[in-house]
Amino acid sequence: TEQLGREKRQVSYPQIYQTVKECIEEANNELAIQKQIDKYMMDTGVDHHVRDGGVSYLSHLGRFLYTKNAEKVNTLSDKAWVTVAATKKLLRRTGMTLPQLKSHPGFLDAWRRQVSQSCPFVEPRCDPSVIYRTADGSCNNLNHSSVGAAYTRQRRMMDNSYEDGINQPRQVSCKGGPLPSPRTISNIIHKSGHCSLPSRRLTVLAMQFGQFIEHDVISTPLQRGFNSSDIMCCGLPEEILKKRSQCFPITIPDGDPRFKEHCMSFVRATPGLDKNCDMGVRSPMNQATSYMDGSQIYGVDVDEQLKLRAGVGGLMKMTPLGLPPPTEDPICIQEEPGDYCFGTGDFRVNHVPGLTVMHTIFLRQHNRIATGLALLNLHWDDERIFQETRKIIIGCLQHLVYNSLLPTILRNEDMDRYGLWSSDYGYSSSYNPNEDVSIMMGFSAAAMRFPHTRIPNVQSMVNKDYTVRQDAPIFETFDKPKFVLQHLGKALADFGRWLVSFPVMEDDRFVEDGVRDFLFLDDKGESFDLIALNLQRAREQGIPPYNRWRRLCGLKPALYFSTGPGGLVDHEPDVVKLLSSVYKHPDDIDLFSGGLSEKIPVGAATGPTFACIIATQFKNVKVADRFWYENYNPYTGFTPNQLNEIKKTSLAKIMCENLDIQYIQRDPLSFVSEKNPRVSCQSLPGIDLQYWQEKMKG
Ligand code: HEM
Ligand SMILES: [Ca+2]
Repeated sequence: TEQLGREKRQVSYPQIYQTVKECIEEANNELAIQKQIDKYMMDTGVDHHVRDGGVSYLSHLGRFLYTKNAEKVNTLSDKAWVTVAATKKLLRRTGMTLPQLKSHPGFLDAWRRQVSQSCPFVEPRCDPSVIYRTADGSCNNLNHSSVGAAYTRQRRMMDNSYEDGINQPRQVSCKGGPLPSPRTISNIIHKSGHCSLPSRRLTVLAMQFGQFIEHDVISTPLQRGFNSSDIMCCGLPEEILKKRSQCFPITIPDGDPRFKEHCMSFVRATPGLDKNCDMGVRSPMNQATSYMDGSQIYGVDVDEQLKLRAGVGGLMKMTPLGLPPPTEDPICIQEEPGDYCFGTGDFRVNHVPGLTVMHTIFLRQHNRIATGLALLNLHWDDERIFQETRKIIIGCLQHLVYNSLLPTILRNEDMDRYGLWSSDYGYSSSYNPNEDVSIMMGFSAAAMRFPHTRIPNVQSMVNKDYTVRQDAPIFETFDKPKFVLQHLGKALADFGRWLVSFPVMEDDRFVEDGVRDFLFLDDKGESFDLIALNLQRAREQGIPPYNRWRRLCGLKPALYFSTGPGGLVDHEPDVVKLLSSVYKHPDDIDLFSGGLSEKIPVGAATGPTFACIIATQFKNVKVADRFWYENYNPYTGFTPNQLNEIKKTSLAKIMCENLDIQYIQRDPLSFVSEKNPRVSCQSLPGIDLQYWQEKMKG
């Protein structure tokens, strides 16, 4: 093989073809062996399937990073896995670099003949005259029809930081030796202790609405074992662990105050497939559509949409109590008689009661609007009402995110600079088909996880007069629909009132124990550390560390552990000390920890590095969307009057209309104050649907 490397220009095509063939065969064999191990792990009870009544911490995480459409995901990811493994083998055997390999006509041809021909990815063909969004986000960009579609890959903004440049997680310090354990970093930089403070500005809704929105654009599935079971990565014999390429367990240091074992299970994300099945590096799949298109409400393909629709009057399925309908998928824990798992466009609806509230509000809003449209347009059929209602809901979501939620995260200057505000009235054209909407990995695995610092330990059920009825620690509520099903579903509004009347935790580097020590706590007392998962996730995906994102964002990278010039200029001196006690060099600092521990300017929720990543992503989600609600287009857009109605929408009114609430502050993301008084629901403007009445022709 060394000879082949040196004489690569002389080798004949048949030899090249043979080399490619062998690499692919070896990769396929490795995958087959891995599947045998998976079966063995299932048979011996190491792995578990949620369907077998799993209530362990592992199955909680399995439900959160679930596989939406197992068959589809497995087909794509098996092929992706083989593609990546074969690429790596080819590089080793030829001694070439990836760019050399990809531009070598012989190798390219041999690869395409053997791999691309059987590529399971189908590039959708688009009909430009269709006036509504597709369910899966394809054909939004008519030049690149699959960009931003569900089940495509997440986006890399720069060269990866894998150990081998292809798929091996980042784990070695730039100075040699292992990187610090994510759990150590979590303990030293992010443990809340006595420093945990509630926000003086924002309500829990600012956290919960954020998660709901984030689920519109990101859903990364975990790799699965036999029959889609949850993989266990701790307690395995060394030689088996080596062969389970899905595993990348977190090492827990000696003397950890919470975890006695030295291993926290960690499963890698499912690799996504290049649309041509070309050679390349591993990148995770995104099961959600990258567009802000309500995919967490409506699902990501037509079949899923049809399952969620009532089939009449443009309505979505809803129970008589006005709750999301049941699903057969075992994505929750049923404890009481009558409990059932909620089914919506995103399986994470069952995660915590607050998130179920968000899903329910928008489901009810859909059905309210559909009912209104049906009365105004008796000649419209189910499909027409559904699509028009969906378009309105998506318009409202976009308006709320860019004009209410993002201003609680980004400074006004950044809102201006990235062009994120909507115009007060009428159209605004920002569409740019050359921008790529795809979710960037630095956003999904790090920056957009900053609200993990906002998560409070306790959730409360609040009475109509805003007094507390009952508290529930967060770890008791994970995946348990019983909380919102109490009192014939009336408890839902109790959680809704909690969202708008209680503070989130302060935006700082400290994270509450409820998720840092006790995430998904189970009956056996086992749990995860969310922050350790975040850090390991980014390393697993080969996401470049903090300094490289600083450079990408035009910010100064740190050369030394100091706060002076050339140092960590956006950190406080005490934090720099802590960082230097865990990391050997500033180039090692993980993006999540480096970003979350930056000083936060007035009017922002994060330091400049996360602000840059978050603003860039939301800018792309806006300008790359052909169906952006403010775009002028006589076929796909709103009329001027309709658009101005959409721009009247407010979270306050939507909460009022869809929960048992009589009074609410004008901006429920912020606390009641003199500037933000609690007002009666009736006094708030809503959408006037008369502008959707279709004038009969003639
Ligand atoms: C209810 C409180 C929350 C809990 C318990 C929670 C828990 C989790 C867990 C377990 C993961 C997967 C970790 C892994 O990679 O292994 C995750 C991912 C994530 N979280 Fe949270 N989270 C919460 C709230 C939020 C909020 C409020 C936001 C943002 C507004 C957020 C943003 C994210 C993002 C962007 C991901 C990546 C998702 C993906 O790639 O599929 N989370 N969270
Ligand atoms: Ca979406």
